[in-house]
Amino acid sequence: MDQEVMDFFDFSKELKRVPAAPQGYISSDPRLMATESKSSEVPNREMLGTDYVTKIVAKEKCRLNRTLLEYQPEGKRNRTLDDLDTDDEAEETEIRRDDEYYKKFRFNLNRDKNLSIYAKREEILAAINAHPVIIIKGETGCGKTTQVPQYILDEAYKSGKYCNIVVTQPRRIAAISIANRVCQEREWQQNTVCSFQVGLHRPNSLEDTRLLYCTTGVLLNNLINNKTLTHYTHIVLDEVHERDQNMDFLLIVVRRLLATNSRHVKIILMSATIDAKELSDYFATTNSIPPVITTNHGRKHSIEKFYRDQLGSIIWNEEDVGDQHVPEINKHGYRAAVKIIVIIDNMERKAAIQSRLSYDETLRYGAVLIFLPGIYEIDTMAENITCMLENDRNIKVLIVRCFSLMTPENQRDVFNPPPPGFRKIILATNIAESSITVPDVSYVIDFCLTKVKVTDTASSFSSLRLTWASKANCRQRAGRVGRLRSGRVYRMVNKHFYQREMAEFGIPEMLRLPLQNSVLMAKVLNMGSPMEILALALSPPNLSDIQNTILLLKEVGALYLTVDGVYDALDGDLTYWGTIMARLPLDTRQSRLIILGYIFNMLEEAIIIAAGLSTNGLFAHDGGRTHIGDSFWMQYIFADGSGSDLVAIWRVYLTYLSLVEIGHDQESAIRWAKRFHVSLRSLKEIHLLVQELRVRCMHLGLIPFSVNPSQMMDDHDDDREKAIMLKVIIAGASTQTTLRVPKIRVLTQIAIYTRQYRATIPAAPYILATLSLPIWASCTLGALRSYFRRSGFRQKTWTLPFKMVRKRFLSHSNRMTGLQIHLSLFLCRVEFKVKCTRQL
Ligand SMILES: Nc1ncnc2c1ncn2[C@@H]1O[C@H](COP(=O)(O)OP(=O)(O)OP(=O)(O)O)[C@@H](O)[C@H]1O
Repeated sequence: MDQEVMDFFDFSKELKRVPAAPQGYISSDPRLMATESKSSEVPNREMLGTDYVTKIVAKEKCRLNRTLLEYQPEGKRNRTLDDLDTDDEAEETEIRRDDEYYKKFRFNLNRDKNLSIYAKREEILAAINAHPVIIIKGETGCGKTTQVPQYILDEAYKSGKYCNIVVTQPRRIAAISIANRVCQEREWQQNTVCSFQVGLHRPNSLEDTRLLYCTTGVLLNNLINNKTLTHYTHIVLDEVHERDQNMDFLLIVVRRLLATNSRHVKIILMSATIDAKELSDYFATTNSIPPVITTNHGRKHSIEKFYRDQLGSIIWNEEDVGDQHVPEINKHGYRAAVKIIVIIDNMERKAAIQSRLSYDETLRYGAVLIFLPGIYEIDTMAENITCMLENDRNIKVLIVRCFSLMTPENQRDVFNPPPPGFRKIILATNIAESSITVPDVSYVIDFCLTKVKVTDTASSFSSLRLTWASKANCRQRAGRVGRLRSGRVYRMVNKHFYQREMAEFGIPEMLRLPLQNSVLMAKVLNMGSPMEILALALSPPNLSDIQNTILLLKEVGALYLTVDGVYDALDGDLTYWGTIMARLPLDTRQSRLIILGYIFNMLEEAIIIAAGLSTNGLFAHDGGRTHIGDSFWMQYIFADGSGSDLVAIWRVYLTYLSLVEIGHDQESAIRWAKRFHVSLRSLKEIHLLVQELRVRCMHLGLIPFSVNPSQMMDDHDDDREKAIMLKVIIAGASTQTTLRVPKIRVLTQIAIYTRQYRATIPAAPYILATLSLPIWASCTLGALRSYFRRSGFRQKTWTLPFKMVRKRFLSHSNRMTGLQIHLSLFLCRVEFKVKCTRQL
């Protein structure tokens, strides 16, 4: 049997088919298929809302009530039968002393009394002592992140008690810079008492660490793997308003573990912009309502805010403004930002003369932080600044970029002072929005935009979309000034628009993105079915979304169809693939492509394609100037006869890489991109993601070959290599493939009509359907139908047997395991290849 399996994956050997009766999986031979379902109607899936939540939440509250009822702030409890599942470690933390440790390091107890949080120090410590969960809502810069953990640590030091605090930050740059700041303030050597851990960068040892700053994802992984909070005495969730899926899932895990084996761990939730009541209700029990401590005493340093309509005609002409409701930055917007920099500079020169300071001295604290939605906008802003100020001999600027896909080392450049005589201009995405203090920043220019991940309901692929930021985002951005001195904030929208039209808070990610990663995390957590876990979220998703996600995860092989051998529509056991998918920051189908890439020794190619699929609009349409057909034609050329848009992504990226390696300047890169209608912005994003994925794969034990781009291209000129690559693509990203088979050429036209090259996605299921092969991707049919509708295609052109296809999938899927799906899926590919080779 083993040898048969090996032969199956050996492409040099002929695949022998042994006709046999189907044994629970889909055979690729239509004659051997199990009988079709009798029902003539395709079952419609009901739209299910959040009714399922009530019962589960009530049960959880009971559990939390029962656990925390016996909670006593100090001293010991009487043990009851319920304590049998309590982790012994939890009991130990109460009495554990750490006297020897405290002798090793210097503990200076003088905290900064000027920070407004200091006035609340005693109240905070008392509340932590008395309650399992507390909430701190304090204005930006009041000292929450740097001071509160120190207050806790100092208190433990005074009593000699063991203390181990973890503080989460939504982003790496914040975790690193705050840990460094605390070390500097306390004169501790880095990575001793205080340390940080972000993504793939972690200190060698955390033995001496009692205050750890880490990203939300790091703590979440840690808790999911250990299934207890008791490694820590205090868990501080900072910037809890940032409702990405990691944060919402972390809240679920923390509450769940608090109610089971970790009742003595203290939870502290902090932010400047939270709905404190919502959080307080979330953690409330009959006995204890988490207290909310607010520190709104007025700022020590003022922040002046200006809006577009207050900036005057020197900066904005009425006719330049464009449609104010469209979230975009037009060329006048970029220019206006440069004009503001010039005005700031003139203003500071005058102030320097009046205060008899030198201009250079004012520059030391005159950095400008500009918030932009993405890398492309950052580059365009940089070009505008360079271009407009190049002939201005008075202003010299140092441009520093800061976005998430940069390495943490490069991100730290934002904290370096500029050379004498230069004004630092930081161009940042929202990664610089919360938590960080850049000491020399006195001005913020905020375009009030952000990029959010959204899902295309037709193709169910996620991409980033430009949209207005929420007011909470903008308040955080404004909070980057006024920390060490007064500051100014320029919002590039009209005041009325800001106040009346912009949303107070962003929509939590759990309600707008596919739940694949959350469901996978729930499976790894292994404390109930995904439905039971996700019902406990602050904003629970619809049951239909959970159900669809589980179906998709089964389809891609992340979950088995069964739980302990019994079929369950709302659950499935985790497969090995699922555990890998849970650890890659990608859509599960792209993760699958990477796994298959590894199996077939094409990891590098798979990584590039997966990164390309995660980025929107590689084959760019520059606002209508490019004829849509030209762009499509280029894509077709890059596909190099394969007919696959994913091969096109891969080849474009390699060409771009070879240009970068040759050392082409920006100008010629732009010319090249224009000529071939590709987006440089997307290529840059792909490039950074590729690097990140390589590192992650390496950590997962998936090691790519290191080859240079031209070598890779040469390798794939070999027809056999090409065919293998295509098969991996088809099997990996199944629904994302276009193949030039005569019957589906019409799909190519759809791609042009709908202006989306990914509109060609659903080709694979159609091919299989027309070849009378089984279909596994039932959920793509809706997407296909929707494309037909949107493209206005005349129905009579199509004879697509939707019902047959769907029925076939439904009638077989219940009886298949994940592995069987994959094997049958692969068999489809083999047969399919035989039929289509001539066209490839
Ligand atoms: N790197 C630094 N250099 C100089 N001062 C700093 C630095 N980091 C923090 N501070 C000072 O400490 C204060 C408190 O910073 P902290 O990050 O604790 O505030 P916060 O309340 O958490 O703010 P936010 O809500 O924006 O996260 C800042 O206002 C600033 O005065």
